[in-house]
Amino acid sequence: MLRDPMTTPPMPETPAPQVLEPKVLSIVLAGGAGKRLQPLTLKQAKPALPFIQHRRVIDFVLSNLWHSGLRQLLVLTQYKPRSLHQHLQQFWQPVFNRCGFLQWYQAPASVCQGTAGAVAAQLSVIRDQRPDVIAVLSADHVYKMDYRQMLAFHQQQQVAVTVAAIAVPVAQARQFGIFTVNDNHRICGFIEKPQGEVPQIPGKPGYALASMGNYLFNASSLYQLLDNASLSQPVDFGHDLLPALFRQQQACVYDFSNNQLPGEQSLPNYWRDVGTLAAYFHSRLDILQHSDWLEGPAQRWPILAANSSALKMRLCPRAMQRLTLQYQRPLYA
Ligand SMILES: Nc1ncnc2c1ncn2[C@@H]1O[C@H](COP(=O)(O)OP(=O)(O)O[C@H]2O[C@H](CO)[C@@H](O)[C@H](O)[C@H]2O)[C@@H](O)[C@H]1O
Repeated sequence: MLRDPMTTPPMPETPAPQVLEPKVLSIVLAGGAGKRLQPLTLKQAKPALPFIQHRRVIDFVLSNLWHSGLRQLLVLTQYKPRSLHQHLQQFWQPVFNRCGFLQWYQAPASVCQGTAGAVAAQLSVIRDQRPDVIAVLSADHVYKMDYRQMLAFHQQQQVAVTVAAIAVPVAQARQFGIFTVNDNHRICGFIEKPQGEVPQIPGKPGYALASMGNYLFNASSLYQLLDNASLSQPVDFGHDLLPALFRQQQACVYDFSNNQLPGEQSLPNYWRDVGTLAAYFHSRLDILQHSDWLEGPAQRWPILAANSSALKMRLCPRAMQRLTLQYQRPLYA
């Protein structure tokens, strides 16, 4: 018997299985004093330093967040933040506020909180957002990264925290937190800025596995960590909080070399912490030689830039030239 389509009630549709995206709140750490970058940081914070072609150092992490679709973020500032705030207000806030938000919080210059202490100070603002996952990212790194891939990995691993990591030459290892991991990517050892012997990557002699200082926390784990921390003195993620999680095998590493970006990348998986004068100038030279990596008609993961008139480069050009020449030798020589 034929049924009249006008009268027969439609079959209820089987609901499509829903993959619930976790709600991610990103926290960009932009408050450090940048002592190792003096004299460049005498007047302004490290993340506000001009880098290349109208870009400031902080534009890397913010572009990555934008392209990764993580558009709810807090920027924590402290040291000489005037030009940084101006840049955020003039360029980035209108961008993120289109479909998310960007807010910044300035800690008083007189307090010394450490990285985790700075996050703890904003805990009520963070909790108000009810995130599932909290991304804690440094503002002084030059790199491109799709954080969604790290997030997918973090969800799969079901750990309290996932830390992005990269292989660095052992000669550089002192500047970083160095991991040892088991076959399941779980962290089983960690030394923050080792002064003695450096654990090398099995099968990759001469290299150590370094923390990139980028963390994805389950929100509840981060709250617990911060609730248990004694905040009467400066508390750092690397020095103070993370080792406990590592000991409980509640942390894993995300290998940055697995991060794939769309389109052609002339510097694949490039990452530099530009926290020292040498690293800052070497990285500028690297990028100058691959300026198509930043932008260009074919670039599908460009590092976004404010127009030049909005950016007041406050560095003396002659000082820049002198320092560029001074640091013109390979970083990893
Ligand atoms: N009170 C504060 N408020 C807001 N922001 C603040 C802050 N104190 C510092 N910051 C910012 O947080 C970021 C990281 O801080 P640090 O420079 O202290 O860590 P460092 O780079 O030495 O080590 C870390 O990053 C390297 C990778 O670069 C890892 O290897 C290592 O394990 C890890 O501890 C920087 O962007 C800095 O400006």
